[in-house]
Amino acid sequence: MQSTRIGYIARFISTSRQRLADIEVTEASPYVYHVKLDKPKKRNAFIPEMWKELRKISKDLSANPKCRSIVISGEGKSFCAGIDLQEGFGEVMNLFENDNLDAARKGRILREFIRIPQDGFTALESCYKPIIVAVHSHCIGAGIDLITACDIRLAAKDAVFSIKEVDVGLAADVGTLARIQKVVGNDSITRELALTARNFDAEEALRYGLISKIYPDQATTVAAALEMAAAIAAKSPIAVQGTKVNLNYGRDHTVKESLDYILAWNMSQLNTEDLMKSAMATMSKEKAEFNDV
Ligand SMILES: CCC/C=C/C=C/C(=O)SCCNC(=O)CCNC(=O)[C@H](O)C(C)(C)COP(=O)(O)OP(=O)(O)OC[C@H]1O[C@@H](n2cnc3c(N)ncnc32)[C@H](O)[C@@H]1OP(=O)(O)O
Repeated sequence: MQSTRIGYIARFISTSRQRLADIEVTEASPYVYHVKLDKPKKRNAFIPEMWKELRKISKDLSANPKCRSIVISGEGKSFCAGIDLQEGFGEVMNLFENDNLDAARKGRILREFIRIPQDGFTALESCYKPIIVAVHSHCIGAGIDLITACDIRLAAKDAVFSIKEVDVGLAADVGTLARIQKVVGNDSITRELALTARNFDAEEALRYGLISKIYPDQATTVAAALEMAAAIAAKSPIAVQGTKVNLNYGRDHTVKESLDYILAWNMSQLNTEDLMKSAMATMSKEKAEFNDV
C-alpha cells in the first residue's frame, strides 16, 4: 500500500508530462501543477474513465509534497462540453436494455455509475491544494460540476456557461446542484439558470458571482491562473492548506461548529516553523522559503 502511494508521488515529482485518459498533468513551475483536459476533438467531453483519472490525479497531487497549487484548463475550442453524449451513457443504455435484472438491482448499478463522476469532482474539493480553474469558450453541464468543485474560477471573455442537464433529461447529479448556491449565494438566478439551461456569458457569470475575473482570451486566462497559483505556492503550505480545509468546513457547518473545528485544527497546525518564518519575512520584506509538507 505504502509503496503504491510513494509510486504515485514519485510519478508527480518528475517534471515530465503525464498523459492519462485524455488528461495531461505537467509541473508548470516549482510547486505549481497544470492539469489540462486534453480531448479537443470532443470538446473535452467526459467519459467515466476521465472521471476516474481526475480522481486519481487529485488524490495524487493532494498527497504530493512538491505540489502546492493547481491550475485546471481545457485544451482546444471548448473548456468542457459536458458529458460525452455519444459514449458517456453507454453503461446506462446497456442497463436499460438488460431484462435479467429487476429495478432494485438496476438501481444499485446506477448508483455506482453516478458515484464515479461525483467522486471525480469531489476529489477536487477535498484536495488539500487550492485549485484555480481557467475557463474559456463552452463550459457546459459537467463543466459546471467541475468548476464549482474548484476553489477559484477565472474566465476568458468568450466563456459561455450552461447548467445544461435539464436539456438532456436529467437533474444535474454530480455536483452543480449541491454546490452552486454555496458558491454564488443567489437562489433566484441559480434556479432560473438550472431550470432553463440557458447560456450565460462571462459578464453575467461575474455579476452572478460564479467567476471572480474576466481576461481577454484563453491564453491570458491560463497565464493569470498560473501566476495566481505561483503566488499561492510561495506562501506557507501549512497556512494555505489549512485555509482551504477550514473554508470548506465553514461553508458546510455553523459558525460555532467551524470555530470549534479550527480550534482543534490549529492545536496542531499552529505549532509550525512557518509562523515565525512568515512573520520575519514580512518584517524584513524578504521572501520566506518553506519546507515541504
Ligand atoms: C451520471 C452522469 C452524470 C453527468 C451528467 C452530465 C450531464 C451534462 O454534461 S449535460 C450537457 C451535455 N453536453 C451538451 O449538451 C453539449 C453538446 N455540444 C454542443 O452543444 C456543441 O457541440 C458545442 C456548443 C459544445 C460546440 O458547438 P460547435 O458548433 O462549436 O461544435 P460542434 O460541431 O457541435 O462540435 C464539435 C465536435 O465536438 C463533438 N462534441 C461536442 N460536444 C460533445 C459532447 N458533449 N459529447 C460528445 N461529442 C461532443 C461534436 O460531436 C463534434 O464532433 P465531430 O462531429 O466529430 O467534429
